Amino acid sequence: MKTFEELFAELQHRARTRPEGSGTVAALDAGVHAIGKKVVEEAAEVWMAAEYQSRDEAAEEISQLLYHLQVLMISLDLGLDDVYRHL
Ligand SMILES: N=c1c2ncn([C@@H]3O[C@H](COP(=O)(O)OP(=O)(O)OP(=O)(O)O)[C@@H](O)[C@H]3O)c2ncn1[C@@H]1O[C@H](COP(=O)(O)O)[C@@H](O)[C@H]1O
Repeated sequence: MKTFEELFAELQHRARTRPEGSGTVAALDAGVHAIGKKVVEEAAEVWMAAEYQSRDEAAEEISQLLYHLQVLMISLDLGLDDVYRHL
């Protein structure tokens, strides 16, 4: 189990070191358009899970949406504080 901040730090490290086989590196290489499509797809899956599936399935879809949002942030060179200051 990891926190939002720990996952973000891990993804930033992946982006810097570009390990072989990393899905994050592949997503970053695919670019903002492809990452944005994943964000929308995962958001729709969150909505469907929230309406029609279990709480646990909804939680899993939410975790995937958070992951793809973090990948998008990294692709835009946004840090956590850039987002947190709007909360
Ligand atoms: N938390 C996640 C995470 N959540 C979601 N995903 C990706 O998002 C996809 C969402 O799953 P879906 O069920 O929607 O699958 P899908 O539509 O069949 O997915 P694809 O066809 O797009 O692969 C997964 O297949 C993963 O590619 C994640 N990929 C990685 N992480 C974590 O990110 C870190 C770095 O991962 P790597 O860069 O792959 O090493 C590790 O700690 C991972 O656990």
